[in-house]
Amino acid sequence: MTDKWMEIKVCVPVACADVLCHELYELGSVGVVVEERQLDTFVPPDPDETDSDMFTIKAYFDEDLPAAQRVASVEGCLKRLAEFFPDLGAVDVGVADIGQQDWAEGWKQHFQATRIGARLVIKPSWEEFSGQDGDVVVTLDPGMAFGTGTHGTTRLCLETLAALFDGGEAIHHVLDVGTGSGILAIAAAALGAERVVACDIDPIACETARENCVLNEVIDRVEVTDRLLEELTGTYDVVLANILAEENIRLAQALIDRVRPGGVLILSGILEEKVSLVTTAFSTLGLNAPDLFYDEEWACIQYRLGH
Ligand SMILES: C[S@@+](CC[C@H](N)C(=O)[O-])C[C@H]1O[C@@H](n2cnc3c(N)ncnc32)[C@H](O)[C@@H]1O
Repeated sequence: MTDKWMEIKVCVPVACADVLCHELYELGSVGVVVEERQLDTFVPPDPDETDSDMFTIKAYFDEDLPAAQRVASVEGCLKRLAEFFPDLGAVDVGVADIGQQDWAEGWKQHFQATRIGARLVIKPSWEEFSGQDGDVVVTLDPGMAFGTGTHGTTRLCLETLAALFDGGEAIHHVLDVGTGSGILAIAAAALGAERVVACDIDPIACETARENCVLNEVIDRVEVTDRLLEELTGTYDVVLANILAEENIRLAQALIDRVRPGGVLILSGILEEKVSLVTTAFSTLGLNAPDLFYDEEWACIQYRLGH
């Protein structure tokens, strides 16, 4: 198997995406990825991107053709397609060499031990870490699931959660909606929660979260479940939901119902531009005056429920 790949990247109108994918396979591509922004919403929008009717297509080639020749073959293909799709226009063909290592494991380079607040440290399972006395170290192997602490949405939740614990808040029971790798649930247990329920609609995430709970020796206090939020009962001192703005809105009442009187609701996964959408929806359900925290383009909304 080759350890070098050539990535060809083009941005084309939605209408011709399928045909182009087919053509790229015909040209010998071993894998084609279509990036549809609406489906990949934990990636912030590119400020230069004005047309949401465009898809980015990445095709991978494993043969040793010189880059100029590969680009020319794709340009030829686009030219032929332009006869059928007048909207295609002039398309830039990007090319990059990527190693096998980059493709499968590249993200690991960005995941290093990270300190959150005064005590909490998140570290990858493959890294040694010698902390200070009193450190609460969470060890993670996210596998295919989302959640290393390097993404702004996760970092905001961890910071908000750690600040509550560090501020002396009585946190016994925590609910983590959309647990991914289990990072927030495990952090809550490691910081002192007695019982945590972590749910996710993705079975792979549930499996990964369970493995990470075992790794961190908190599996006796964290219940990982694929049950829907709407099926859960009881109330919690803190409810965390790092899901998208739209999903937070859709689940607003169910989220509020799981917070005990006087408890805290932490919503994340919200692009800055969608904050008012979320706060408006929650205000119709009686929640107002949230604390807002930002990390680059991401926002985290914290509500304190009334007694
Ligand atoms: C951005 S990840 C968050 C992972 C982790 N909690 C973190 O903060 O890094 C969102 C997760 O929510 C899950 N999810 C999305 N909608 C959900 C829903 N309605 N109920 C439960 N899980 C959901 C996804 O499968 C995904 O694992």
